[in-house]
Order: sequence, then C-alpha cells, then structure tokens
Amino acid sequence: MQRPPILGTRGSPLALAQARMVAAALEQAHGWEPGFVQLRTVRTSGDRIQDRPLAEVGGKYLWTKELDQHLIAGETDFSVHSMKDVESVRPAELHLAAMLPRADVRDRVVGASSINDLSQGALVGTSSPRRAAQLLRRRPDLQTVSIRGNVATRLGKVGTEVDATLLAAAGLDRLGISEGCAIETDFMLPAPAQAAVGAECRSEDEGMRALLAAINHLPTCAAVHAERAFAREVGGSCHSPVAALAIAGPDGRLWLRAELLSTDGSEQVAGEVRYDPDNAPETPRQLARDLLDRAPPSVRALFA
Ligand SMILES: NCc1[nH]cc(CCC(=O)O)c1CC(=O)O
Repeated sequence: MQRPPILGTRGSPLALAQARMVAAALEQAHGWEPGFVQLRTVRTSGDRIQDRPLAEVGGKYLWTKELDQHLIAGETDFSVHSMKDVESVRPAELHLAAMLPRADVRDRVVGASSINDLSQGALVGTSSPRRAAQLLRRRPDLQTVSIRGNVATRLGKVGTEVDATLLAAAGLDRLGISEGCAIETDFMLPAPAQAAVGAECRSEDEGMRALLAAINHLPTCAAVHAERAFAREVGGSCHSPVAALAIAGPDGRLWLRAELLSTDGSEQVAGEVRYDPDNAPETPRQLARDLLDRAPPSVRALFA
C-alpha cells in the first residue's frame, strides 16, 4: 500500500469536521482503513486575525494562504476547503480535484423563527456583506453589526451582544447544531459555493488527482464551477454583496440564479438562466456581464 496522503486543513471545528468527511470518503473509495489519511492542521491568517472584518485586511485569500503554501511546498498532499471561502482565482500550481455532494445551501436565522419575525429595529450580527444587504433589503428597520469568530463563538453572542445572527445551514449541520430556522433561497440567495466542500491538490500530482477524482460529485462540481465563474466575472471584493446558486437537473442542465446588491440593500439587480454547461460554459460570465450592465450605480461601484 502507498504511504498515507497528508490532508491540510484549518483547525476550526467546522474545518476539521469537513476534513474528516473528505478523509472518510477517500478511505472508503480506495479501501483504506479508517484513519489512513493523515490530517495536518494549518493555522491561516484568517484564523489568526480575529479583531477586524477580514474584508478590511485582505479578503478570502487569507483563509487559504498558508494551506496553499504548505501544499505547493509538498508538505501536504491536498487541502480541504469550504469552497465559499476559496478565492475565485487560484494559483496555477493548484487544481480543484474533488467536491463532496453539496449540503443544505440555505442560510439559517438564529434568534428568531424567520426574518419577518425579528422585532422592529433588532440588532443582527453578521460580517457578511451579502447577508447584511439581503437582510436590510427585506427589513430596512434592522441594524447589523459585524461579528467574527467561529460558528460557536457567533452563536454565543445571540441573546447577549446581538438579537440574532445568520449562519450557513451546512456548517451548522456539519457541527451537529440544529439551532436556527432555514431561510428559503428565493428569500435569501446563498453565497457562491456555499455548502460545498472541495479538495485541492498540486496540478502536476497525477496520483493525487486520480485518488481525489474518485470522490468527486459531478453535479456539485458543475454547479460550484458555474457560481465561481460568475463570481470571478463580476469581480468585487469581500465588501461586495453577491449571491449565486446553481442547481443541476437530472439531465445535467444548470439553473443559475444570481444577485448583486448595494451595501444597504436598497438597490439590487438579479437574474437567472438555464443552460447546458457542456455546450454553453460561458453562460455564467454572460449572466455576470448582464447584471453589471443592468446594475444601478450604487451596486456597480462595488464590483469590477
Ligand atoms: N465564512 C465562514 C464559513 N465558510 C463556510 C461556512 C459554512 C459552510 C459552508 O458554506 O460550506 C462558514 C460559516 C457560515 O457562513 O455560517
């Protein structure tokens, strides 16, 4: 048997839960005993910087920077990421080789039974510009405040520092937390790549690519690639409120919905498209350009 592959992951409880899911899927697919894949935790800049919103410090790259460095240097064989936190442009040395089947894509509100149910003027903690803008669009009376920290930290602030918070259902579920009420996607469209866990290896590592290909879930892969292509084309930063969700039908066609908002949610542009990703792979980029063309100035200014 070959030597155990080394999996690089962040050390947060959610990152570790996701890393174990990928390790278990690989072990099962290749007939390795449970625990064969070695986990190596890597502290990223994103983990280190807890006092400021990441958007102010340098954005998503901070969640993968050190993982990328270890992987490129050959200290690990692959990295596992929340695809939502992975920059839409990746180093050429790295290859996204697998995605697990996507989990619940919705956000959940914790601290109220729905957005409409939040009391007048309630204070909602979120550091996501998308969630803040979508929330304010529906409920301009609400206040939002940036909160950071891992899922447990944020939950701990509900009822004390804030009245409510919004979190991804996928993350809560993976941590075994049943708290919160799901918000339907036509009310709050999720972030590009939300609820998808991906594995990335060195582009030239054919062996690792083949091992990971065995656990790649094609419908999730197609949907997440479409959302990431959309996100790349609209540009913007971590300050830019952007939502995108693609759903793969049984025939492989994708239904891609997307939304751009102004920071306070007062203005918005949205669109959707159904297409065959094999025949028209440029469609997400076209949708992005269409939304940018139609975007009001306050929205456009936040993007490319
Ligand atoms: N930005 C942090 C982050 N990255 C991925 C998830 C949730 C899991 C996922 O979307 O796959 C979370 C927490 C959250 O948004 O509630």
